[in-house]
Amino acid sequence: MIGNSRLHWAWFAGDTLQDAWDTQHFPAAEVESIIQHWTSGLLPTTIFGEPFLSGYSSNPYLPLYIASVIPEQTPLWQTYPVAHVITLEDVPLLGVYPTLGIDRALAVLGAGETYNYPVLVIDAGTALTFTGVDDHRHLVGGAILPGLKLQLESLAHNTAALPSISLKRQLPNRWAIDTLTAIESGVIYTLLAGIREFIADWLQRFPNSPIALTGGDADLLLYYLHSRYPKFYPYLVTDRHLIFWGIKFVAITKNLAG
Ligand SMILES: Nc1ncnc2c1ncn2[C@@H]1O[C@H](COP(=O)(O)OP(=O)(O)OP(=O)(O)O)[C@@H](O)[C@H]1O
Ligand SMILES: CC(C)(CO)[C@@H](O)C(=O)NCCC(=O)O
Ligand SMILES: [K+]
Repeated sequence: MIGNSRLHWAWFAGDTLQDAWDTQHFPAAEVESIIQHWTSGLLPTTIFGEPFLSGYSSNPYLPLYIASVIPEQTPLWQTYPVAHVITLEDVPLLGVYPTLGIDRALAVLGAGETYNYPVLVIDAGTALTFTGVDDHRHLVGGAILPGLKLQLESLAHNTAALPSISLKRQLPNRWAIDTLTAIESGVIYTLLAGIREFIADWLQRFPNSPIALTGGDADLLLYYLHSRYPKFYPYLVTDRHLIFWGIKFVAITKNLAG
């Protein structure tokens, strides 16, 4: 999965997930040399310190399924001889609109297939997105806002006095009396209140629907939500692999591997 801040990798043997990890984006020349390694059987087991298809050196022609929200990055990886690019047309959801992000479509498909439909996905990545699908796999709709890190960074980058901060696993005092806590409080409590509204509205339409959290900030967000809104506890799950479950479903049902 080519995401906006990094690449998300999963290695499957058959339909069993073996390993999942993230890397940075690679410059074009680097991608070219990675693909050269794959196709010549000389697989590196680490790239920039990350495990990278380790243990798979005996099979350089492992099929590669690509989903991307960065159009310019996709062709770099398509030079691999067994690359399959997954697009919105491959995703068996009804009522999607043409510019819907493939990550959102795959995550909600993966969530529905894993936890049942209807389902709401909250992806706490670079952007934070809500994506809901009903029990006919029909897109209900969703919303997009800046993710946690992006909110904090944009404050720091566009002001003179505000520092860049990272969030802790502890809820701040709402009525802060120092700058760091004031930023934490503003971002966290506003975000949580917004998320609560979306969840409450969703559960009103679809009582008992599972709500699946994914993306880089999913664990932190789940922790905050559990602390603030214990009544949502029975509905919430975190699953870092929703997009991979979606890709697996598409690959198997469409038999893209040929
Ligand atoms: N090691 C890490 N590197 C980068 N971001 C991280 C890391 N660990 C947690 N995060 C958090 O993950 C978020 C980014 O999430 P993610 O990696 O899912 O984004 P992404 O690559 O843009 O994916 P998507 O396109 O699905 O949003 C950031 O807000 C950041 O706070
Ligand atoms: C919203 C993001 C950036 C989240 O990764 C991605 O899904 C995307 O680029 N979506 C396109 C716009 C849309 O989903 O309506
Ligand atoms: K843009």
